[in-house]
Amino acid sequence: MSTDYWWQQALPVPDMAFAEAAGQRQLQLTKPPGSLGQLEQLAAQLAACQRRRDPQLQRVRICVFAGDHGVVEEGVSAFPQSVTASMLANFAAGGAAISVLADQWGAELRLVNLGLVGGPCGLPGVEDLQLMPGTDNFAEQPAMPLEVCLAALQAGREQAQAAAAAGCQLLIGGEMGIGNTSSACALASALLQLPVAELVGPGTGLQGAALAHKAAVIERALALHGPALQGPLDALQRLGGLEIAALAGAFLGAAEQRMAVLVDGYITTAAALCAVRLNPQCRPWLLFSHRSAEPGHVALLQALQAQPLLDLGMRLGEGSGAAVALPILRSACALHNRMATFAEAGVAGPDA
Ligand SMILES: Cc1cc2ncn([C@H]3O[C@H](COP(=O)(O)O)[C@@H](O)[C@H]3O)c2cc1C
Ligand SMILES: O=C(O)c1cccnc1
Repeated sequence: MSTDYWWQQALPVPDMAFAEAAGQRQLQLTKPPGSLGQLEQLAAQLAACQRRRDPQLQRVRICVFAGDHGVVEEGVSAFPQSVTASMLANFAAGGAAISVLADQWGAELRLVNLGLVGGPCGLPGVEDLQLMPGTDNFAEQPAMPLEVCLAALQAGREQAQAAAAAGCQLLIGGEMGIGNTSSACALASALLQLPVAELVGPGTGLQGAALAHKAAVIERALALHGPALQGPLDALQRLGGLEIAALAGAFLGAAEQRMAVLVDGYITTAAALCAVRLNPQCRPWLLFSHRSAEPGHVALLQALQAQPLLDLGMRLGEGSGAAVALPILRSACALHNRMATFAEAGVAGPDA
């Protein structure tokens, strides 16, 4: 018996007539045609998503989803599990990279606890959903029950709905969860059918034998779940994280709300792949900010045919790479909307 899930409905399509018109306008602006490079296509893509001639990015919301990972008991991270909860407090207090960047660029920061081992965080400014006390160890059993996976997807969707209702023009998804590069790697390996060895990376800083151990744990998990991995929902439930499922739900929810998304690094791109596999129609709503130094990110970006804007060697997560790329998108919009045309400025256009 098949169940209908909310993300299986037809999703809106960006209005390409606006992209076409934006391309025409770019040809009239006082610059050689094409000289703003990718900024021209970015403005056109945002115009198509927003269905307006002058795409706007004044209101940008960054939703950071946090969750603990049971697989941490296998020794797959260079940092202790307690860092998930204490970083969430740091986000709320304003001291984390994403807090600084959100403040710097005037983006709204929303923090959501999907499930910490220590229970609800009780912090002001954090939505304390606490769906379960962190995932179970996916090297031993499914990461989460199906109902919890569905609740996490729905929680992400509701964040996108709230952002759209508030008039936000762009959604950035971030994550915090010690151990989540292992989950991202397992998802990438399962969904792309690529060997773990090609995708696994240091995360917070594992090297040498510790990194080889991390790869072995992920391989053991894939061998355990292999026969049951029939599709992206199985993969999310068995190998994913609470925050990764919420991100996938947020990306699908953003498409549902006609809101563009700026995807961050390795973990959020793994979530984006899950979202695209759950409904490929969400793909046109996704923009990609940067290439993470985590080695497996390249394969994920290739699979999504994504061309990230930046390559700064960043490997932090939290939404930080997307926040750093935000001013590029804003520059694209400002130039598109405010430059003079050849006619307006009395500048001679290109020779016919
Ligand atoms: C202090 C600190 C702040 C972070 N902010 C994001 N991450 C990043 O590192 C974690 C994933 O790496 P792994 O799989 O190796 O645990 C995630 O929480 C991710 O967001 C952080 C990690 C640390 C230690
Ligand atoms: O690229 C990322 O998102 C990333 C990489 C390493 C650790 N945490 C996040």
